[in-house]
Order: sequence, then C-alpha cells, then structure tokens
Amino acid sequence: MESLNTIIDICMQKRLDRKSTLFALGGGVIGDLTGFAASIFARGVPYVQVPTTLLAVVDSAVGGKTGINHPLGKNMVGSFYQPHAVIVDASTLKTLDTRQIAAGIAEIIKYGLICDEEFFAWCEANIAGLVARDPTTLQYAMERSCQCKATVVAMDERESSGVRAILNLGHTFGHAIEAAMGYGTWLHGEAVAAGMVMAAEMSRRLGYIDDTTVRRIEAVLCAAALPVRPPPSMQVETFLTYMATDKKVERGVLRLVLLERIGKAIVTANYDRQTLLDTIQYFRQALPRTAGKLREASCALTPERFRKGWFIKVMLIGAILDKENRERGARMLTYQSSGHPSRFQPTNARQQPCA
Ligand SMILES: O=C(O)C(=O)C[C@@H](O)[C@H](O)[C@H](O)COP(=O)(O)O
Repeated sequence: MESLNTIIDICMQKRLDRKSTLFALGGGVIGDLTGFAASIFARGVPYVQVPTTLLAVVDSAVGGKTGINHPLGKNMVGSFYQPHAVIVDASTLKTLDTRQIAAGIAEIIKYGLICDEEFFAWCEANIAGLVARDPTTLQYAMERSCQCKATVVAMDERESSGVRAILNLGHTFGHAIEAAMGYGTWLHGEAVAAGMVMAAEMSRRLGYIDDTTVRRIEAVLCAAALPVRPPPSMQVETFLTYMATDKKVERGVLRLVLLERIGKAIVTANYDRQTLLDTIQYFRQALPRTAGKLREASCALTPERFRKGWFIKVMLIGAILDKENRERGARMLTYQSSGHPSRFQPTNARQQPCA
C-alpha cells in the first residue's frame, strides 16, 4: 500500500494526466503494482509491462491481473486492467539468479499440466535445457506459455465463468505458503510448485490421477530445483486460515483447481473436507523434498483491448540469443483476435491452442 501511495504521489507531483503512460520495469510485484496504480490513477491511464523475470514474462505480465498483497491474503486488492503492451528484452533475464529462473519454470510447467499434455511432456524432455537456460529451449517455452495464457484469458478475461481459474493451479496452497511465510520469503513460483504437488496429491486421493502421475509432476519440478513440499513449519490450521480468503471462495465454499489428468485442470467444489485435511496433513508428515539449482532467457508479448467490442491483440516479440549468447536475433509474432475467443489465432506462430 505504501508503494502504491508512492507511485500515486509521483504521478501527482509530475502532473501526469490521462495521456500519460506508466512503464512497469521489473518482476511480477512491480508489474502488478504498476498495473494497479495505472488502473486507478485519474481513473485509468495506459501502462506497458516490461517484465525482467522469467515468471513475469510467462505469467504475471500477461492477462491483465493487477494488484497488491494484503497481510491476510495474496493479491487481495486489485483490478483487471490490460497493459497496452508487454515488451521483453531477453538480455535482462541473463542476470537473474537460479531461484528466479526456477520460479519461472514452475509456471511454465503449470501450462502443460492445465491445458497441454504434449507441452508437459516437452517440459519433461527439455527440463535440463530450461534449467541450463538454453536460448532456443527457453524461447519455445516462453512462446508456448504465453500462447496458453492468452488463450485461456481470451475465454474468460475477468475470471467470471471459471475458465480462467484453471491458471490458478497450485495457487490456493501456494498463496497460503507465501502469506504465512511472509511475502518474499518463498518466491511465488516456488510456492506454486509445492502447491501444484499438493493439488496433484489431492487429485490422486479423489481418484482423478494415479500415483505415477503425481510422481511425474514431482520429478519434473524437482529437476528444476523447485520445492515439492510445503514448509515443514506450516500447520494444517494455518493453511486453512489463508485458504479461506482465496478469491475462488464462493458463498463460503472454496473451489479448488485439481487435475483430471495431465493437460486438463478442473475447478471444483466437489470434494470432501476430510480429503483436503488429509492431503495437507500428509504433507506435514511426508519427507521434505527440494532439489538443486538453475538459470535464464528471451521474448515479448502484448495483450491489448480495443475500445470496440472484445478485441485482444497480442504481440510476441521474441529475441533469440545466438548459440554463443553473443548476438541477438529478433522475430516478431503477432496474435490477433476480433470478436470471439475461439477465433483467437496466432497469425505467424505455431498454432497450438490450449485444449
Ligand atoms: O492470470 C491468472 O488468472 C492466474 O491465476 C495466473 C497466476 O499464475 C498468477 O499468479 C495470478 O496473479 C494469481 O491471481 P489470483 O487471482 O489468484 O491472485
């Protein structure tokens, strides 16, 4: 809230007006905060996302969710407000530390889990390349992730029909971890990684997926050095307290994102409370499991809403590092949709819409 006030103060002091544009240069927190400030200053000014972390490139900079955290719940104050553009310069990702890269990989893997089995298998096969920041591997992962996210968002921009909520796989548990541990202690992607394993285990207990599938999910996250267990200090009651403020709670009932299979997530309130308690309790007893280390990448994307009707224009500018990482090539991919989300099509990119 203090940071939000600072931005608004500066906007006032600099006499910005409705024609002024804010630029969000940084990771997810900066992007969410700046986007929120842009959505309320002068009742709305344009803003541009310039994400500098892998997670922001593949997730938070895309889709128009803005907001700030509340001590009792993640992103509890915010708005849906699309950026005018998302611009990524790959060279900014080169300086990221290994934890930041791993956090981004967690969200990349999420897309495979929720809507693209083939992409999940690709992540499994290419996890070493992602971790090693192979430019071509990262480039593909970023493009595919942005396509997935844009496709889902185009179907349910304001998360009103429930479709968009699948992007929240692992987030109900993950947000509880982030808030309980103190924001910033666990990176968002780290908490989501552990949360996705918890959601997978719950899905197994409800009979949707088998044990082998849960192990596959754990294995690929482990290979990216991501945590696959919640912090041992977190009590069941703590999880329940934070989960009760989740934005997917409707009339007091918490809807969870679970996996029907790899490549298909569902949003459901159709589970018994005991299974939820047993799942959380299981992770209190299960051996802690984490893993090793990681690294980084390039690209760009632009979701834009036009004044008339439902339009989304997404521009993906991919900057590809050459084999020696010395020279950078660039290419531009443009996605355009007018009218109905089902007509959302990449105009010169791989066409692999989410199922
Ligand atoms: O864009 C979305 O919708 C998502 O759920 C993507 C998430 O990965 C992202 O962390 C999002 O900010 C979480 O939103 P929230 O509504 O659960 O706070």
